Amino acid sequence: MSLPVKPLEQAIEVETLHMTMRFGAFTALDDVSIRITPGSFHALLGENGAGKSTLVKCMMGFYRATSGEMLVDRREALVPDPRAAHALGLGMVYQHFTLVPSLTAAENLVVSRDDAPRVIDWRRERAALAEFMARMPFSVPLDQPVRALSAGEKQKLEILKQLYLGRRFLILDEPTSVLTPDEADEVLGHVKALCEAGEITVMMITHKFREVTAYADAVSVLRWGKLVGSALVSDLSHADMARIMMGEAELPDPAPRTGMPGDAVLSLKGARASDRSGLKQIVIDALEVRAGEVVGVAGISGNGQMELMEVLTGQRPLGAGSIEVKGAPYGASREEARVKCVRYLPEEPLHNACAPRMSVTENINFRSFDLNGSGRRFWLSGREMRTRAAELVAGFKVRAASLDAPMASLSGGNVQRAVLARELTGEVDLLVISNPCFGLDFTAVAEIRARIMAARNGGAAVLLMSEDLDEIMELADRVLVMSEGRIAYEKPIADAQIAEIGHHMGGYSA
Ligand SMILES: Nc1ncnc2c1ncn2[C@@H]1O[C@H](COP(=O)(O)OP(=O)(O)OP(=O)(O)O)[C@@H](O)[C@H]1O
Repeated sequence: MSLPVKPLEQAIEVETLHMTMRFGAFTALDDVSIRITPGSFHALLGENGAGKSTLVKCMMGFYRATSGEMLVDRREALVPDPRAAHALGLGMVYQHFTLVPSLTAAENLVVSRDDAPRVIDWRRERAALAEFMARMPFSVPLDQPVRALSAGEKQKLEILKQLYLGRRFLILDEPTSVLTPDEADEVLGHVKALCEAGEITVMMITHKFREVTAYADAVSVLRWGKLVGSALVSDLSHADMARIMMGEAELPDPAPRTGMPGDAVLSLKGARASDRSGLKQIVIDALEVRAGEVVGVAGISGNGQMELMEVLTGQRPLGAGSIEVKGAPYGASREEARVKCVRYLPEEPLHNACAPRMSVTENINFRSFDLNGSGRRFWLSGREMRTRAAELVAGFKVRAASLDAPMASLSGGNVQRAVLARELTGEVDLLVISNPCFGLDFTAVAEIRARIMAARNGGAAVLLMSEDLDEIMELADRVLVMSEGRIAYEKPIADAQIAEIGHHMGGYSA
């Protein structure tokens, strides 16, 4: 039986009781009981694969929990599907946007309603929207196509959409991943104010301790599918949170930067390519990455980084100009990448660097299943592939139900680890990587950054595209900013200022 939706301005309480989710013999969620009181801002922490997404998918009716139940305002709530969760007032906001880019904000709101009429009376809807917006503590431009909004405005619109749909318990799944720090603070500040006003209750999945301390009241921590701690945020330091998440495990020390850059490994000259819309050009007059050097490319996503990555991986043709690797023209075929020891980690690795339905073993062996060490072709046996996969899975701490599990069943962070295990193993002369730590927990971030630094110290040339300025400041020898398809700024890291980089990222180079 579904409960009636609460009227506006009333946050709801949600509680899970002994929630357990098994996938075959694997227990992803083990007897988890968490109460999120009305109007509170609850953070959910846990390492990659700890079970955070599984928990919220059970709460939202995407999965049917193997056992356990959920209470909404202390009454048993059945959620056989997401519609039932919505009817109870539960909604979800993701790290990636779910809005239709070509529609305006107003159109997005109206069409998202289950009861949206086939013929919309825009005069009536507009009046109702104006009344709704007047009651909201923040607004977004309603009449522009969503594609013209900044990432921060889009995320505010996602939250407004949930409120407009009458949702009073919001699950935020890493909601600030694609926002700048300022945008993240603005969005979370509004969310907190709504909680304090008693309008919504929030559960936020995050890997950022700073956000937990700044915005959440309470925190729950999952490890290996179990709830290992729930506490008030005011009682915990960042070190306490890390300890609860990791148990006894130790963080690796940051790898020191050693050695000086050598000869150019990658060089782009006069490169021109069309962007995804086909309307604008990517223009890179000169870009060089030398052996033993990390060149960081900062920029807000959508400013040509993805196209640059596609040019370097051979997925986007050059209209003019040249790419050279180790002094010879480079066309980025699989064979050339192998011979020249070029490795990639593209954006969204599950779709761009994996076969999602194939197993972890197969995906980890993609590069090497038909080669031996000397480059001659021969086929690795099934057993050799498994042994190799098992070693890499252990070395990079990939958490999967088994080596035979399809890649798509891994948590986001574990897909990232598995692809990095494949790409960072063996001889690497040029590494082209995009947001390598996106969605990774802090232990994995430390490990992966140490591995990137080790590859650099070992003589690899690294082109690091990242939206995380801290990452660039930590790893890069030189920083560039891409803005509107061009390199708008370039400095050795020692002379670079975060504020100045941020300024150029925003496109204010004049
Ligand atoms: N459909 C599925 N089939 C098999 N195993 C699954 C499935 N969904 C999740 N798992 C496994 O359950 C575990 C928990 O995954 P989950 O996505 O909940 O982790 P998470 O805490 O959200 O991690 P991340 O921070 O990386 O997003 C993982 O080991 C994952 O491989």
